[in-house]
Formats: sequence, C-alpha cells, structure tokens
Amino acid sequence: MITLKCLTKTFNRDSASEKQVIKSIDIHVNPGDFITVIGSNGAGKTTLFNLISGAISPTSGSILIRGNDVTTLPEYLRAKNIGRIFQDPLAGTASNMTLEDNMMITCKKGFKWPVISLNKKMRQFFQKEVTCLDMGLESRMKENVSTLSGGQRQALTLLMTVLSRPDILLLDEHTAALDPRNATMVMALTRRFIIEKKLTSLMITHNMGHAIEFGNRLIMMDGGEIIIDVQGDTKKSLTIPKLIDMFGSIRNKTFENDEVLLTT
Ligand SMILES: Nc1ncnc2c1ncn2[C@@H]1O[C@H](COP(=O)(O)OP(=O)(O)OP(=O)(O)O)[C@@H](O)[C@H]1O
Repeated sequence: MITLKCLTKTFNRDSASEKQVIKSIDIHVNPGDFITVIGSNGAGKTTLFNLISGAISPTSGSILIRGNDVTTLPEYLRAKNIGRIFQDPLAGTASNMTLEDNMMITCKKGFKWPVISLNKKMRQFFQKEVTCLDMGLESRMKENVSTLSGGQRQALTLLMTVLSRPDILLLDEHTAALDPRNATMVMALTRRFIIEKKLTSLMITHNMGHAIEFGNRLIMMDGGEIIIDVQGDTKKSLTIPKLIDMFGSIRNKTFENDEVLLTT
C-alpha cells in the first residue's frame, strides 16, 4: 500500500541550523497493516507522517502509494486517500458548527454528494452512523460540536475520518490528550473501524502498552531511522521490558522518553 524508498529529510539545508531528521528510511506497508509507531522525542515520527501525507517534501528518495509514485504530488491531492487525526481533540471538527454539518463536510469527501445542504436521507444516515459510537450523540445532531467533551469530539473526528473513506489512516498520538477512560474508548473504536473498514493504518503513540496491544506490526524510530520492525508472533510476544532491552542492545544506550515512563 505504501512504499518508502531511501527517504530522507533535511531541514534548513545549507544553513547553520541544517538538521537531517529522516535518514534513509525504507519500508513497505502492506494493505491492511496496522502499524504502531514508537520512538523517543524528536525521533522523526511526525516528520515521517508529514512526508507520507505530503505536508512536506522529502530531500531525497521516493514515496509510492498503491504502486503510484506520489513523491511530488501535493498534499491536497493525496488527502483524498489519506485520513489523518492529530493529538488535539479540537483539531478535527469545527466548534461552531453542528454535528450534522460537521459530518456533512467530511463525508462529502468520501461520497461526493452533489448537494450542498443537508437533506432527510443524509440526516438519517449521519444519525445512524453516530449511534454506533454509543455516546447518545444521535439526539444532539443539531448542537454545536463545542458542546461535546474532548473524548466525544475525538470519537466524532474518528468516525468522520472513516466515513470519508480513506485507504490510509495516520493517527498522530490521537489519544494522548484524553483522560485514560476516554483514551481506552477511542482506542477500542479505532481498532473496530480499522478492522471493519479494512484500513491500512499507522499510529504514533508514546504509550508502549498501546503500541504492543494494538496492531499487527510495530516499528520503533530513533534518530530518523527505523531501528525495530516486528510483526507476527514476534510482535505478539513483545513486552515493554523486551522492547526497552531491544532498543538498548541496538543503540547501546538507554531509552529516554518521559511520556513512556508515565504510561508503562
Ligand atoms: N519544520 C521544521 N524545521 C526544522 N526542524 C524541524 C521541523 N519539523 C521538525 N523538526 C525537527 O525534527 C526533529 C523530529 O521532529 P518530529 O516532530 O518528527 O519528532 P517526533 O518523533 O514526532 O517527536 P515527538 O515524539 O516529540 O513528537 C525534531 O528535532 C524537530 O525539532
């Protein structure tokens, strides 16, 4: 589904602040892969997502999606196939618009409905979809999204993203700003949607427990490189101490990440 070949990214080239943030990444993401992405602060995880989504261009190397070279394709053209969710639960929805208006805008991307205003059929469809979140939001379709809690907004963002029918889902610490109960709820929804809609997904997380529990494959980044890439039985038998030991033996240093320590 996604192939990255010899991908590099250097910021501020030919200046005193030049910094190579991605150092020759090669990876093939299979259709249906659910990859959890971990790594210490500044490892290059978000930069990698920015490269895949087209938010930034690589310094060298290529990016293929479904075998098509999209390296120079602008972000807005890639957005048709890529759904991305960020850490901030307020970022994925428009506060001063109703739930149904928010849903209509995102879903038009997936369904290409020719009408601009909501009709009865669309309202019924959105209400049915929101019901599956099991949060009682189906009775609040005409309320502004600003009245929802952070967890409810992130769940709605996830639903809207999935309804826009992407092939690829990029989750950038999308539960990090939620309390543990809401984070658990959003993770359960995430897993359900990924399986039901057969999405190819990459999820950055600082929660090593989540990285091990979710997905079929785990990659660890450090210093702009993928240093661990495990799947199958190796992934299933992972534990947090094993992961930290693997990092130590590959890098010959201690894994340093305050957020990880808080979530282990
Ligand atoms: N536009 C930019 N210009 C210059 N440097 C940048 C830019 N974007 C990111 N960086 C640097 O690249 C490095 C990697 O950043 P990135 O956000 O990809 O790390 P990360 O692994 O996602 O970290 P974290 O877990 O802390 O979010 C950091 O040192 C960051 O300061």
